[in-house]
Amino acid sequence: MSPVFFSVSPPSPSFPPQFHFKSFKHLSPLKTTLKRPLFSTTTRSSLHVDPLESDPPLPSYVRTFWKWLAEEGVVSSTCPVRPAYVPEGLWLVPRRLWINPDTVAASEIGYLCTDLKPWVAVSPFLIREKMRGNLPWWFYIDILPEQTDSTLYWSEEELAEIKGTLLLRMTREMKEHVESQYHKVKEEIISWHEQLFPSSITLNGAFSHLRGQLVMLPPVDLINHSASITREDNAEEINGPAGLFSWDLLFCLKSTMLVKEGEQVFIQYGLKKSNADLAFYYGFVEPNTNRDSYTLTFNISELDPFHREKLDIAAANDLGETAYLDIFMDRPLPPAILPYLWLVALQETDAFLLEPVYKKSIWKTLELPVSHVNEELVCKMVIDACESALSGYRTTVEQDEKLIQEGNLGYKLEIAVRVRVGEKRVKLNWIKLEYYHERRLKELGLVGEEGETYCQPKKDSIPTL
Ligand SMILES: C[S@@+](CC[C@H](N)C(=O)[O-])C[C@H]1O[C@@H](n2cnc3c(N)ncnc32)[C@H](O)[C@@H]1O
Repeated sequence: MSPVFFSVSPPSPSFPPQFHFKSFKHLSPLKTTLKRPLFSTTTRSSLHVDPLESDPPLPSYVRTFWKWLAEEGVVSSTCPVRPAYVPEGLWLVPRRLWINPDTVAASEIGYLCTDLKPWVAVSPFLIREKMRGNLPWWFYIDILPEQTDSTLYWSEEELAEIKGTLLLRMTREMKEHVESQYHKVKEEIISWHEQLFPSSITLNGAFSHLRGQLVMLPPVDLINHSASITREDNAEEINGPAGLFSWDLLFCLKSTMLVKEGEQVFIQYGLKKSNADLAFYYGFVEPNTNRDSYTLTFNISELDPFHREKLDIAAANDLGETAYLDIFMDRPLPPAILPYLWLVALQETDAFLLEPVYKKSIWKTLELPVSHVNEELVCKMVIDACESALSGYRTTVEQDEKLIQEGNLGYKLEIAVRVRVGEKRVKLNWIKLEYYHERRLKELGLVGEEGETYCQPKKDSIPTL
């Protein structure tokens, strides 16, 4: 099949309807169709149209940004892609335009940022470049919004709507963390607000998954998310021509779906992200319940007589003294969750399993409840943890569902209600599950017909040691 050529056109001024590029205006995923493309495709035949021509006209900073991209060769009239499921390359950004911890380290303030976390270190760099009007990134930094809808920017009144949620805890902890980190570079920073601004942009726009390293890329990190994109392999690093005579590492953005002329190019921001994550990093949520999640925290107590043995087993399975286990609605449980819970709850009667002779097989054994006592303790732990967390919310699931049904909540309140109801649904689901543990015990052969219990599963369900 012959290749189709298309280029990426600049953001449409009418997307979103009142287009303010600086305010990171959203296209709500709560609505089924997204109205106007931010980045769309055009075929070669439509290239005679000036991509910067639009009605109403593009704001001057967007025009300037786009011209800069053209000068840098990032935006060109042709971007060859294959008309296949995965186009070969949609957008190429040479390394000289990436902003990552190496960029910061090589800058004048690099020495100040050595101890900062990568995503925090990029922030003072952006602020400094913006203040000094430094090229080459100034055009890019100039179009970055001063705020997003991330919970990091919510007022106290707005945050009160997520009382009791993990999202509130994440938000507060992140603010405190950023504040303490910035202490070290405060000379470079003017105000707290400005400190927070680029941090959240960094969280927001970075393609941090490449080589596990944070990187901001003008302009590909301005691409919107769509729930209908179910693949995350949207980027890779390749070697290629990065100028007239130069060859360099290029960031290559791919569309994981066939993009037709004029359609908006989307990516998936993260299939594993919960609604709380989406609200925290990007300031939006999705209505589907499989983004409902809650993180259960369990801990091997220091007072546990088998503390050391249990820690060794946890460590051998990449877990620690405390485990944070994300549970999603309508998704399978994380594989480590049950063995970890059963390990935490393991008591004297089953302690023989902790002996060195069972070391190799213990994790496999813990895939099933080891005894009735153990199973009961796990159920109690989970129910107590869920019930106590449920008491921290201001509203019930029913009240929240009614609010969603009635509609007209306003953007941030809708985010708040969806996140808090999601967490509650997950916890209630767990409590329900745990109340059925007797049935599970029977299924696993741990309870006999007369109600008698066995320390190990009967018959073929006995795990091999
Ligand atoms: C990486 S930026 C994308 C560019 C952004 N739309 C803009 O105009 O600058 C991420 C931000 O875009 C918005 N966004 C992206 N995809 C979205 C979606 N599906 N629904 C709502 N907002 C979205 C959110 O405000 C998010 O914080």
